Amino acid sequence: MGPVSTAPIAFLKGHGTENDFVIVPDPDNALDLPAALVARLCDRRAGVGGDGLLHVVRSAAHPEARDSAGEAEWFMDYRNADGSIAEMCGNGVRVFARYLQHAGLVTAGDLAVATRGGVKHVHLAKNGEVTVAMGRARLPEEQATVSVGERSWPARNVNMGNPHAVAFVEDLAQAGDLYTEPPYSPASVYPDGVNIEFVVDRGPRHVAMRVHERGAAETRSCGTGACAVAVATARRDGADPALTGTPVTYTVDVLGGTLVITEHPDGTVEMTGPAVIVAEGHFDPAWFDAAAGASG
Ligand SMILES: N[C@@H](CCC[C@H](N)C(=O)O)C(=O)O
Repeated sequence: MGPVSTAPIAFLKGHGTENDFVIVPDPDNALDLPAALVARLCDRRAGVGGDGLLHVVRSAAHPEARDSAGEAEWFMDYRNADGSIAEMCGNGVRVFARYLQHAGLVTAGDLAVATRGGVKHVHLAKNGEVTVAMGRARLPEEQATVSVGERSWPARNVNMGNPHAVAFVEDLAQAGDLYTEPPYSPASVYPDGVNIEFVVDRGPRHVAMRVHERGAAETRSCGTGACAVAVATARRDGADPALTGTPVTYTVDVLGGTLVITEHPDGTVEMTGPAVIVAEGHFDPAWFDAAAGASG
């Protein structure tokens, strides 16, 4: 075992509609967080546990965010539970903003957060809800087919900064146990992997979804996934706001709660939902050093 860290490293635990995260504040980007260490920290039995990790870094201190430092003081360096890097996390960015507020680094109101998917403008409302301007969805032409067992469905390709395949099913149970990633083809549609959403109707402008997240398996919510689902459902319903000139709002039920998604006529998408800090503490220095040593 290497030398024990001198200063204990802080972490928090938070969630947004039960999409849960290990939060690691590291303003100066001093920590080395290789994929294997992130996977250890997100491990639900041997680590703290989470669907992903929010590495909180000042934009000026991170090579991927330096250019955004004038617009957004903080960078969400998002990692999936398996340690892989993702462009964006919709629930994560709400929880990230809640952390900044909890730590006294921002007050309720408006702030900007840099992400690999661009700068996101966030509103921390007094009622505890958080709204994020998620930017425009892209709808690439290439489509894929998603399968579970013997059943296959066409999947709408929606990019919210990260890739999504949205399949409309009759019953969410058709998604199966989602322990493993449902196969999709052709694989060339998603060269970097994909998040897969299964969707059913619940009522007018109201749907429910389950998701298999790239780099994490089934999670109880996915914010970018809920946005992709709202956009795909609007196209299916013939309610494209760019054509009608009217914003369209969908309520999207996830296993861990509800998200409200609005697409505007200019194509921008807004997401509103909760963000909660659950706990805070420090990693045991010896445990952290051993985990870091085993991952190095
Ligand atoms: N849970 C997230 C999405 C996290 C990233 C995703 N697994 C990916 O690899 O793209 C959300 O709330 O958007």
